[in-house]
Amino acid sequence: MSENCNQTCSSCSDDYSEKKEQKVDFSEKPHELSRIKKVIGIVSGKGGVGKSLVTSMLAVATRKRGYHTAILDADVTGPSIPKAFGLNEKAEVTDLGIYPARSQTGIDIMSINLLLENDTDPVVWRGPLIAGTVKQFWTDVIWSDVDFMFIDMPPGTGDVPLTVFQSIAVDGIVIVTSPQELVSMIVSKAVNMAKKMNIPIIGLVENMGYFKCPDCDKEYKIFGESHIEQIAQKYNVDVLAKLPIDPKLAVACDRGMIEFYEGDWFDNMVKILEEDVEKKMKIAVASEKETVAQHFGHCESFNIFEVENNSIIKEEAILNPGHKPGFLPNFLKDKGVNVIISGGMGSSAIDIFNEKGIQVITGAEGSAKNAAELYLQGQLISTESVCHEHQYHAECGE
Ligand SMILES: Nc1ncnc2c1ncn2[C@@H]1O[C@H](COP(=O)(O)OP(=O)(O)OP(=O)(O)O)[C@@H](O)[C@H]1O
Repeated sequence: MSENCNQTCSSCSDDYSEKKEQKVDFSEKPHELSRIKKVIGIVSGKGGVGKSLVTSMLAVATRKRGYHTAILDADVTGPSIPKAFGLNEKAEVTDLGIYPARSQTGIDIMSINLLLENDTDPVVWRGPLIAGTVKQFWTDVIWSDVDFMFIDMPPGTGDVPLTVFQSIAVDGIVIVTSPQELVSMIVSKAVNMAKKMNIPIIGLVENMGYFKCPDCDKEYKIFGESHIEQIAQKYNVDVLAKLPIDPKLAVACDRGMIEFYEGDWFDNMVKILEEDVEKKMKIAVASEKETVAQHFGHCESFNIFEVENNSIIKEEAILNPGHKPGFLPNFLKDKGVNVIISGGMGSSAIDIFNEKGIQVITGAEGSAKNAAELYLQGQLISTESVCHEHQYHAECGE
């Protein structure tokens, strides 16, 4: 070592064996208001194998287990997530940051299509601009209280997915393949990329492996025999799910109804993902004698349900402290509430809850506890009902 050594190896021209390998940290911090517990990247060797479909279905399957889930659509040149969820409104851009759009069952979604004026405009950008956009989806979007974020990665194992993996702290990847691909080569590339980036591989999903005849139940291997098990063995990874070709799936995507498609292929996989995510939340129901109140600000009390691992472990009723402008959303936020359920609610209260990252479900009725349980089962869909009645407008809207 030179006697003039100042330990700055990167700018030193001397060639010493002790010279330290420089590790450059490209990782970006999420927005300061974001809270994200687990990030899963969905990758594929090439486009069109069903990566976006698998991303969507994973978000839906985890949402059905009561988690707050999100999708970051990093497939900037071929964004198909908003269409699969039937999202028409744009993401809200504020001085604080960008708020993702929310699907009908409460999945937060960010995609380039939610920012473009016309979602049929082609995105003909080069790699660095694409990677920069994805980074902004991580750094500038406010992802509130997300248990699972699924990233629909750009297809392939090239420069763009690599930059995305360097910038975003991904906890694991899922590799999607279909039998007609050069599966072994593609899986080996994805495995090598994950190893280089030091990201655990959660496993493989085989899509379009077979078609089941609806008349005779016989299975046809449209794209030839599957070799997924041998490949999984070779690379020492698990096969997490095998999806058939199902025309109903394609129709559900085309009609924006993917979150209402019934399929259980991902149930086991969700259990694997759940293992180290501690799931605690609080649901508040605006109520009138244990029944969902129809006017949020005017309700008698809030039934607060504390949830752990999708089960209610504690409940209490708090009297409504009164309705001053903007007071109740702050009051419930201070109580640690993540979800508010009501019959109706004024638009300004909805906006404040949304800004605070609290999910609003309106249009509920019947027993307050039943509403909370339906929410946990993923069966309580918000009607987005807004109070306009003159009598209650002030109370519900403030
Ligand atoms: N198992 C399936 N059964 C029926 N249709 C499917 C299935 N998987 C995918 N599809 C359909 O195939 C098309 C391509 O799927 P998808 O967009 O998920 O692929 P992708 O790998 O994300 O493609 P890209 O990388 O180009 O975005 C979609 O129209 C989707 O609805």
